[in-house]
Amino acid sequence: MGNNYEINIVHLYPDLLNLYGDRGNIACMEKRLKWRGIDAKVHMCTNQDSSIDLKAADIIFVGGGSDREQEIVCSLLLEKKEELKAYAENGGVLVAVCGGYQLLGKYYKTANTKIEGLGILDIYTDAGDTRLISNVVLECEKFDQPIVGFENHAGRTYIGENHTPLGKVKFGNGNTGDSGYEGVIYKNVIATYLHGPLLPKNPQLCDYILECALKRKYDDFDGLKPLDDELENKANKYIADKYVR
Ligand SMILES: NC(=O)CC[C@H](N)C(=O)O
Repeated sequence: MGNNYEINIVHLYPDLLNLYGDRGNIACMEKRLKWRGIDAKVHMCTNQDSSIDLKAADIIFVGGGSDREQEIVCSLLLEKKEELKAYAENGGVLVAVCGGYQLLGKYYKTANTKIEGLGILDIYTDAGDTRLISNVVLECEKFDQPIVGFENHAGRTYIGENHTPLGKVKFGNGNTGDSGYEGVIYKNVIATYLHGPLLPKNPQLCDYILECALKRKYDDFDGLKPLDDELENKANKYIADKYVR
């Protein structure tokens, strides 16, 4: 199954935004590539790094966190605002969970302050007076399996008309608690409130993200081969052993 495909995954600020084991999303993407003979290189960009090298990025991931950590990360990412916007506009694959999701918009208003966003998505997040905490089940027409995870956020995220929600809420709260929708897909940006970690729980969504990156990077890429059942079960056990404590 060997091939010379290689995917570079940039994990932004896992030292600050890694709520509820969101780093498990990186392990899942890495493994699901390697199990198909595709090399995955993970570059972690932490608060100690003086600069972020996005040029080689095929997938960028940013996880969730508390308001305080979000403020720190946003001030760091605003230095790269134009480059990140150009990356997303040019079809770069960007996966953002919860706090990371909120930072992609115009602003994130917390109970105490207003954090300027990266302006990558036509969304904004207002502070809620309660936290939206629930298991979540979404219906997404891209997949025949529901998308599942859990949410814990005070922010209420409002999305612009030219953005497609990730899914219709069948159980849980979603973007605002009453819109009936959750998350956003815009070009190859997939943003959601769902922790879990998200991708090990939703292998079809993970493979969709990997295919977006591979198709964008390699003209001759003709799709990911499905994993056999044994490997799919092994994938679930690997994540459970490594990340579910
Ligand atoms: N789970 C998170 O990442 C939380 C995001 C943000 N701090 C909020 O409360 O809405």
